[in-house]
Amino acid sequence: MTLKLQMLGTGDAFAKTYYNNNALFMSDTARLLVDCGTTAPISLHQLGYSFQDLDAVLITHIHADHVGGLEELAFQMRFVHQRRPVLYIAETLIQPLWEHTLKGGIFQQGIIESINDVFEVRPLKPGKTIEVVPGISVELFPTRHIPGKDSYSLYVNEHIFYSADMTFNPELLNQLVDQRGCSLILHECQLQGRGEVHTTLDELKSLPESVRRRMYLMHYSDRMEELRESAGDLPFLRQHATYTIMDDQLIPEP
Ligand SMILES: O=c1ccn([C@@H]2O[C@@H]3COP(=O)(O)O[C@H]3[C@H]2O)c(=O)[nH]1
Ligand SMILES: [Zn+2]
Ligand SMILES: [Zn+2]
Repeated sequence: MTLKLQMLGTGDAFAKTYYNNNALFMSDTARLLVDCGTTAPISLHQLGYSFQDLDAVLITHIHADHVGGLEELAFQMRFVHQRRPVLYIAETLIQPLWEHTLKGGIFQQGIIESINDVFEVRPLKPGKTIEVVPGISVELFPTRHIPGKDSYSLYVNEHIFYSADMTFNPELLNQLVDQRGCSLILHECQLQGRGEVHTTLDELKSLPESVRRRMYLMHYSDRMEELRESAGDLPFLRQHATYTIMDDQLIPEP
């Protein structure tokens, strides 16, 4: 089984050169979208995908760069493609996603009154590995981002750590590499300033070489090109490139 990755975007919340940090994981037979931000619809369109090409969507946390495209996804799937998309989400996020983000736009009395009217919701719990689509399994890890707001990073196919937006957690990264056989780390990265709600480049550079050499950077600012030398040997994921995932390496398609 081959696993591929194509980032719909690799930008931070305010990036304009780069779209929202949303990831398409592709097995031989299925596509999983991780996060569906405001720019996901235009990015999918530019890549030649329709919403109905997705087998499931998984949400890490509730910020617009991660959920802002869900209203269009819900409406297109209902009114154009006539089916409910599968939505994987931590059980603690279901009610806030509907009540605080989606209901204002999607609610229609007597027609769409609950999140279940537009999505086939599949709740996730941390600590349990689930095959979410054929060939792609996910385990949730609660990771700190904004005080009082839940956010969940992912462990994909029992060897890829995919960070949600999160503050620096070296213990988790070291533990995954040393004890869980983690071979690849796709990590959000704040290139400048203090990492109050994100992980800074300097923090990631402080990790041991055994962890650093498995790491690729994502969720970065529009200043990436001018700041890329400061990342040293840490590579940046490129939006829209398709990578084949080979154990601890990403092989870009020509
Ligand atoms: O306490 C806070 C809350 C938010 N923010 C900014 O708002 C953005 C929301 O999306 P994000 O999580 O990708 O990134 C966040 C930051 O850029 C912040 O700097 N400090
Ligand atoms: Zn974000
Ligand atoms: Zn966030």
